[in-house]
Amino acid sequence: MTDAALLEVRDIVVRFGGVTAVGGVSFTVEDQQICGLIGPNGAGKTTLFNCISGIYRPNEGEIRFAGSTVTGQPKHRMIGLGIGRTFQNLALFKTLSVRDNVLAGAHHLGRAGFLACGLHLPWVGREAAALGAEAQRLMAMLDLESVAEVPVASLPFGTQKRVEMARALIGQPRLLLLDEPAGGLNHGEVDELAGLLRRVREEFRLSILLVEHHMNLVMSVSDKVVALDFGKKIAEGTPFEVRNNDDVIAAYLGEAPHDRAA
Ligand SMILES: Nc1ncnc2c1ncn2[C@@H]1O[C@H](COP(=O)(O)OP(=O)(O)OP(=O)(O)O)[C@@H](O)[C@H]1O
Repeated sequence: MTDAALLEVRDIVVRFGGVTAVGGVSFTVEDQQICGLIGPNGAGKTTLFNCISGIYRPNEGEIRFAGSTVTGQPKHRMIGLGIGRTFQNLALFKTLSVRDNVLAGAHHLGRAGFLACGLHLPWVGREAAALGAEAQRLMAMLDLESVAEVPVASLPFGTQKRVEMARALIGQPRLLLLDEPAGGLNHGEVDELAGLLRRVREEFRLSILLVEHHMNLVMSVSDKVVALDFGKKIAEGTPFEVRNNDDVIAAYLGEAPHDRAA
C-alpha cells in the first residue's frame, strides 16, 4: 500500500462545444474518507462525477484510482475496478423485485458463464448461494427485507434510493459515488441517510464521494468538502472551513440552497 490517495482527480477539463463544464479541477479522496462535492447549479459536479464513473471521457487531465490511471475507461471497467455509483434519478429495473435489482449489481463478480450454469457445476451453486446471502445481508442493513420480493416501481422514492445503494454495495466498491442521495427525501429520511452513510463507510471500509445540494447532510457526514463554481474548484477543506469560505458564500448568494444556514 502506498501513500497515494484512493482517488486522484488531476486537472480535469470537460468541454461541450463552446461550454467548458469543468475547467481544470483537481482533488483527492483518501481511503475510507467521505468527501462532499458541492456547488451551485451548473457548477460542473455531475460532469465531473460522470468522468469518474466512466460515462464521460475528459478532454484533458487524469483520473487515478488505487494507484493506476483509469481516465476514459468505460463504466463497466470502472465498476470492475471498484468504483460503484448511484444516480440522481435512479436507474433501476422497475418491474423486477428489490432482491433481483440488488443481485443485478453483482453481475461482474460471478465467474459462472452460460456453459457452467447449464452444466450445473457445483461451484456455480456455491457462488449463487454466497451472492444470495450477501443480498440478504444488504437488504437487512438497508431496511429492505420486508419488500424483498416487491417490484421496485411500486415502492416510495426513498425506498428505491436504498435499493440503488444496496445494488451498488453488492458490487464490493472501494469508492461509492452518490449523486444527490438526499434529493426527494423528507427530513426524517435525510437524518436516517446520514447515519446510514456512516455505517456503510464503517462496515464496508470504503470511501464515499457525495454530490449533494442538501447542506446539512454534506456538512454533517463529510470529512472533507470540495466546492465548485463555474467549473472551477473554489474551496477545499473541512466542512467548517468550506462553509465559512468567502468564495463559497459568494457563489451561493445568488441561490437559496436548502438548509444552508443550518
Ligand atoms: N451534455 C451536455 N451538453 C452541453 N452542456 C452541458 C452538458 N452537460 C452539462 N452541460 C453544461 O455544463 C455545465 C455544468 O453542468 P453540470 O450538470 O455538470 O453541473 P452541476 O453542478 O451538476 O449542476 P446541477 O447541480 O444543476 O446538477 C452547465 O453549464 C451545463 O449546462
